[in-house]
Amino acid sequence: MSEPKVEENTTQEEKKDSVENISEKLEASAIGTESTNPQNTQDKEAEESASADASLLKKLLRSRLEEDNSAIEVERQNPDSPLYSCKRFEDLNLKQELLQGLYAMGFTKPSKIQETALPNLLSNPPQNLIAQSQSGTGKTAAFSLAMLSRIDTNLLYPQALCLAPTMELAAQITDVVRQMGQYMKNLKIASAIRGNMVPRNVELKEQVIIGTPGTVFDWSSPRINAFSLKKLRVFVLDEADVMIDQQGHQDICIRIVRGLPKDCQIMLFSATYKNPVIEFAKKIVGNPIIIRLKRSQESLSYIKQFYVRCESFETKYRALTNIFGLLTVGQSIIFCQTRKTARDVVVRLTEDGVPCELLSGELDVMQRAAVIKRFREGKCKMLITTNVTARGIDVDDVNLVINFDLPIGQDGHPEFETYLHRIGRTGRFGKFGVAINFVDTNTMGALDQILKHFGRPIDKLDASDPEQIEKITQ
Ligand SMILES: Nc1ncnc2c1ncn2[C@@H]1O[C@H](COP(=O)(O)OP(=O)(O)OP(=O)(O)O)[C@@H](O)[C@H]1O
Repeated sequence: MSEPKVEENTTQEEKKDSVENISEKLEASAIGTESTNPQNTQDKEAEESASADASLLKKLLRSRLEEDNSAIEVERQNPDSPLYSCKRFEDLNLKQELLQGLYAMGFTKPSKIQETALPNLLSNPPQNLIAQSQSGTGKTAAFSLAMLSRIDTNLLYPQALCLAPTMELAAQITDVVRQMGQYMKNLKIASAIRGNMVPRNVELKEQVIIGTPGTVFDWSSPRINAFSLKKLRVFVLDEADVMIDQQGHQDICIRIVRGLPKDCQIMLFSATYKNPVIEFAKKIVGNPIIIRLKRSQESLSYIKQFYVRCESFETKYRALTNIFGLLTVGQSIIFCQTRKTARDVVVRLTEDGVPCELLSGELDVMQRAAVIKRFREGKCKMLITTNVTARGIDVDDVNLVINFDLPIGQDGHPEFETYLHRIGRTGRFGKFGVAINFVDTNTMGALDQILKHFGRPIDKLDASDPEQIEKITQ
C-alpha cells in the first residue's frame, strides 16, 4: 500500500434574434479544413474576406485581453460588480503568513464574496455559511483562507476537510490551498482522490484533507480509519448544490455532515443553487448565514454570449472549425452532451490536423490528470469535453467556451445551472470571455428559455459581418 499523496509546505515555498445563416458564412471561411460544401468553393473572395475578418478579430481580442487588468480595476470600482470591494485583505484579520501567501499569489484586494464571507467565517464562535457567488469570483480563495485560518499546524491530525465533486477540482483546490499556505510552518495537505491510498488504522498527520466524497468517506470509515470526522473544525462543500442534489454524492455528504462534531464550522459554496437545494441545505447546516445572488446577478456581464444556428453534426463541426480560425487567442473548451459526441469531435479535428484533447469520463484517472495538466500548462489549447469539466476548473487563459450541444436534461428541459457553470470556465475574475452556443431547430426553444431565465443577451452571430465580429469584443 502506497503513502497518501501529500502536499507539504514548509517555510516558503437577451436579446435574441433568429440566427439562420452563420454556418453557411462560416463554411466559406473554413480554416484548417477543406470545405465539404461544393457551393462554397465558388467564392474565393469570401474566403479572403473571412480571413481578413479573422485577423481583425484576433487583433481586437488581443487588445481586449491586454486591457484585462485595467478592466479588473474598473470592475473593482463598480459596487454592482462581484469584484467590488471596499475592504483590503489587511482589514480581514488574517494571519500574517496568509497575507504573505496572498501577496505571493498576486492578490491585491478581496472580491465581494471574499470581503463579505471572510469576516463571518473568521469570527468567533465560528458561524456556518451557505454562500453563492458568480463563477470565477474567488470562492475557492475565500474558503481556502477560512480553512487555513482555523487550523493549528502544531497539531498533526486532520482538522479541515473540503469535498469537491470531481478529482480535477479537488486537485485544483489542493493547489490553491498549498499556494496560499506556503508560508505556514508545518502545513500538510492530503489529497483524498481515487487512486491515493492510505495505511489502515494509522492517523493521518495532514491538517487539511481535500478530496472527493467516496475516497474521503472511505478514509474516515472504520475499515481504513485514517482520520476522525469528530476532530474536524472546518468542513467545506464546494459546488455544494451538486454535492447535495446528485445521487451518489448526496448520501455520502449527509453521512459526513452527521459525523461532524457540533462545533465544526460548515461552509457551502457554489455559483448556483436551486431553491429546493437551499431549503435542503438549511436543514443539514445548523443556523447558517446565507449569502445569495438575485437571478439577474447570476450570470456575468463580461462573458459575451452568442449563438450559431447549426442543424447537424456536420454543420456544427464546420462552424466549429471556422470559428476556430477566428478565435485562436488563448485557450478554449468545447462542451458536448455525450462522451460519444466529444470523441467524434476529437477524431474529426485530429483527422483535420487541429491539435486538441479529449477529457471525458471514459479516460482513466491518470489520463484525465495528464490532460488537465497539459491544458493548465497551455500545452493543449483546445479541450473537448463533457459536463465532467463544467464546474470549477480555473484556467484563466480560456477566453472561448463553445456549447457544441446545449446542456439539456433527460426531461428535455435546459439545465440552467450547468449552462452557467460551463460558460463560467471563461470570464474568470473579470477577464473578458466569449461563449458560443450551437443550436438547431430542436434546441432553439431551450436557448430561448436560457435567455429568459438569466435575462442576459445571447446575440446572433454572423461571422461574415465585421460589425458583428467587433461586437464580440465590446
Ligand atoms: N482577490 C483576488 N485577487 C486576484 N485574483 C483572485 C482573487 N481571488 C481569486 N482570484 C483568482 O480568480 C480566479 C477565479 O477564482 P476561483 O477559482 O476562486 O473562483 P470560484 O468563484 O471558485 O469559481 P467557480 O465558481 O468556477 O468555482 C482564480 O484564478 C484566482 O486565482
